[in-house]
Amino acid sequence: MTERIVVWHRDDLRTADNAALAAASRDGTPCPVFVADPAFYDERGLACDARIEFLFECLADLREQYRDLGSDLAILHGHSVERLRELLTPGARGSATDHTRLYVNRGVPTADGLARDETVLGWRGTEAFGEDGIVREGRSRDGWSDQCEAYFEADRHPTPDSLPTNPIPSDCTLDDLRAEYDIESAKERVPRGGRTPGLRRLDRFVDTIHEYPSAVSRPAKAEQHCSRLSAYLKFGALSIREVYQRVQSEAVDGRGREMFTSRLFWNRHYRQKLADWPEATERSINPVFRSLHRQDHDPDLVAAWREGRTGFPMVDAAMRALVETGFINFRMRSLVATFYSYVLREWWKPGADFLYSHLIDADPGINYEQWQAQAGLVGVHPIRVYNPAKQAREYDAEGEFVRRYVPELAPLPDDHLPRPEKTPLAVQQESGVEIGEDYPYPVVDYERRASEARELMARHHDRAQEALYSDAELLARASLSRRRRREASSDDEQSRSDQTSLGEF
Ligand SMILES: Cc1cc2nc3c(=O)[nH]c(=O)nc-3n(C[C@H](O)[C@H](O)[C@H](O)COP(=O)(O)OP(=O)(O)OC[C@H]3O[C@@H](n4cnc5c(N)ncnc54)[C@H](O)[C@@H]3O)c2cc1C
Repeated sequence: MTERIVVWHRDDLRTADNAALAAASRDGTPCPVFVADPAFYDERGLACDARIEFLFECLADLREQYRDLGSDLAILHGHSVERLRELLTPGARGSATDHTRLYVNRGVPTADGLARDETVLGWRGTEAFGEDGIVREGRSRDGWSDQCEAYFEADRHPTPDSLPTNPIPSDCTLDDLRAEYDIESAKERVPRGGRTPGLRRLDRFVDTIHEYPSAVSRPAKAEQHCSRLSAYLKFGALSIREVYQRVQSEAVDGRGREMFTSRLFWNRHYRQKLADWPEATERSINPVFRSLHRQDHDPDLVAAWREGRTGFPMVDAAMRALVETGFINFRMRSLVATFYSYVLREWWKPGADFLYSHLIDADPGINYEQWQAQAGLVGVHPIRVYNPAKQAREYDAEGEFVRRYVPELAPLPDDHLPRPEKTPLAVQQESGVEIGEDYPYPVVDYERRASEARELMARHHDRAQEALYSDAELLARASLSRRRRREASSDDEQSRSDQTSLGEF
């Protein structure tokens, strides 16, 4: 009998292009497991019910993938380290004495996850696979983009044709977990999780990629015409390499393909940053900004931001869309992050946590590193305080997004949607919208606060640079794994300015 190898799935919820599974089926009998660890479901996980439901759908789909191959996915409940130790300990509860090895794809854990992984990876018999475009060896990141590109271009891992049965039984069902943690998604229009819906979405996107450049920045269009693959990539229902290869080989050559490909590199870039410094979810990258606005907390302003009643329609629409659907596009994420940090003058961390908790695609590397970049906490990015009225005029000129999520403003003429507080009384009466009654006046003076924020950040600039350039490790943490320029499209506004300038204000 061949050796039984536990394959521990985490955020690699697929049988295709899966390094750990491919190796286990080469070396022995793969015994796939997923451990539902309470840390993900309680407050530590910062996961909304809709994201948990998306995960469950991915698990149900993965189970079907295994059943089609003749095996099954065992779902276990409990602390990951304990449950895995039991499986590998002869005679322990639930173990079959002949599980001697464990194969796992490394992923990019947060600091907490890293402690867990270090325990498991330290066991004799654990083998970890890190083939995902993330560089884990050495400290230099020179040539990073070439290594990432080599991963994207390399052959995918083979999917096994068939598998023996899995001797490890599940000890809970997804319904048990729903009941145990009281999971009830309240969000609307959340895409269905799993590889099958992910592949359908990829098929559709490949056919419509020409529409991507005009949709990516427009929040109302992005919901439909961006790829919306982020959550599938986050949970690994699709491998980023298969997405890259499908798009390179099947999508029409042009600006849409170039822009999209850049973003797949950005995905790796931000995950790389977290792999290099897992503390980035907790602390500002540049120590000069560690306490910025920590004492300035105003609970009323934060409540207005969270609930979408700041009096800035584009911010409010974005926050309500986030809470209602678990998705907003890149530009709206940047808008709400810079508004929170620069304009409301709040300490970044609770804001980034709030975004993280509501996003279906919440990825610790991308979310926290992006927030830090947007809020100027790294010390290398230009300061960009997104102007909500300008965003509305340029990216929602007909008010589709604002009217969808802030319906109390719907009757106002388009011209007044960016700054409803300036609507003449006669127009308010005619449209039946009373500002101050039906919709709030702005909670702060944007122009004054934006200009004060720029002054504040300018005052910190020299110290921030000094901190970076006097500490090689810090500089490495803040520096950017740039992609070669030839890849960037000349009119892709985000690629053009490379990663040092993510977004216009
Ligand atoms: C403050 C902030 C927080 C963010 N948090 C997350 C997060 O938790 N998870 C997440 O996946 N993305 C995050 N992003 C990046 C980006 O907004 C989303 O990836 C994108 O909106 C997802 O939609 P899509 O799949 O249709 O993307 P598309 O535009 O179709 O892009 C394709 C893929 O490229 C990657 N990508 C796109 N834009 C970026 C970017 N700016 N940085 C890194 N990767 C990118 C994603 O994997 C995405 O699925 C964040 C951005 C900001 C400013």
